[in-house]
Amino acid sequence: MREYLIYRRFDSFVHFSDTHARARFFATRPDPDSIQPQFFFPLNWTRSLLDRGTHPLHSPPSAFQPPLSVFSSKVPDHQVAGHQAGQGHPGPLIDDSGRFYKPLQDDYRGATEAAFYTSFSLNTRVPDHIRRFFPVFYGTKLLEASDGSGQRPHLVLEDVVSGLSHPSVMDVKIGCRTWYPEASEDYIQRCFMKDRKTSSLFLGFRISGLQLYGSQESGLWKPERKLVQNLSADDVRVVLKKFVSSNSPTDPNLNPDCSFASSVYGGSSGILAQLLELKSWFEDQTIYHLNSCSVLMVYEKKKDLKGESVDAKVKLIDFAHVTEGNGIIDHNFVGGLCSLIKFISDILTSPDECTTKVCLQNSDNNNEEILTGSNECTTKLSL
Ligand SMILES: O=P(O)(O)O[C@@H]1[C@@H](OP(=O)(O)O)[C@H](OP(=O)(O)O)[C@H](O)[C@H](OP(=O)(O)O)[C@H]1OP(=O)(O)O
Ligand SMILES: Nc1ncnc2c1ncn2[C@@H]1O[C@H](COP(=O)(O)OP(=O)(O)O)[C@@H](O)[C@H]1O
Repeated sequence: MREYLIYRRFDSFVHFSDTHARARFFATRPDPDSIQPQFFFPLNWTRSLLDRGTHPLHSPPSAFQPPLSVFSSKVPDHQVAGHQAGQGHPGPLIDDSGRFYKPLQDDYRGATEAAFYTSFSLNTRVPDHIRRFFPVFYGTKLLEASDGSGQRPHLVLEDVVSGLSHPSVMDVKIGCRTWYPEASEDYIQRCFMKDRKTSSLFLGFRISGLQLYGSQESGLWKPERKLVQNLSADDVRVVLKKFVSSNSPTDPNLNPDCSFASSVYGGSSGILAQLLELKSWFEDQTIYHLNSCSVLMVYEKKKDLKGESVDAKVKLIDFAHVTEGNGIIDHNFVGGLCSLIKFISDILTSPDECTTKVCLQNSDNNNEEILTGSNECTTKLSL
């Protein structure tokens, strides 16, 4: 009988036999058709073991090989950051039932993220009011990769954008430091350069990517990612305002009017309230350190235009670099979260504050656009 670690609760390892692991797994997730229980982890959740270079997900025990089944999926058009299909990487997929399939990377990153979701979904120390800020995890599944490179394990997650016809989405990478402590010198250098070049080092967060719905005529606006990531602190403020404005994000003569700020950022269930709730848990929790993880902010502007609730959501995503907290508060994450909170609460309290012009490119047509914040300030940035 084989033994597998399916999670480690940071104070003890928990082992299950094959039978018990399956039973336990299915008991917690009631969708056996889409779950492939083959990827429970041998005893290697900790990074030192993961770093040995073996990938447990690519050598599952034969008894666990999943059946091939007909599966209808597509590449999401709401993805705003991260690895995308067609750039030498397989990208995520979605289906019609509201699931998001994230391909597991070959190295420790795939193993770390799968181990994190497994640990987190079973960890009774995480309160439900915090759990709701994470996508629901449905296990892993072998799927044809979106880049045609063959079958590959994917995390099966809740698609947090599902059901929205014109979603506005922003991915904000949290932390002034985006590497994990045990990373190689090369990796740390690469992250440090990115943190310094972007707003991460200065603000404790950076915008990794976004799309926003303008209007019926202009449709969705998705600026070039690399340019969004290199914005200064002032530019970040403009983009956070544009995210909740009714006027066209691409018209250089319009100031962001922040007319959706109160319904999206404000209110008892708005984005600010959700971020504050997260902050109060992260000020205490010492189980996980969420290195390089993102806050995904999502809402449907069209609903507000129709007078319906916008249903603004905050979700944490991207756990490829999570490490154990070992009784220490995740100050890097808390600091970044506080900074984002400050920006958003400033927009709510003084939406008219002076802002700069931001010059960005639309990722679709590469046309340069000047995004004006305020007519009084005329700093034009050439990116
Ligand atoms: O390869 P790239 O240029 O897409 O860079 C990835 C970054 O995408 P970006 O281009 O900055 O939007 C990506 O950043 P986002 O998640 O998009 O913010 C990660 O930093 C990724 O590294 P890792 O998988 O977390 O170790 C980065 O991947 P690697 O540099 O590790 O391949
Ligand atoms: N559960 C999810 N539901 C909807 N969209 C998601 C989800 N997870 C990630 N995304 C989208 O995919 C992008 C990249 O995700 P991420 O986990 O950061 O990937 P990577 O590890 O490649 O950086 C995010 O910016 C977001 O647009």
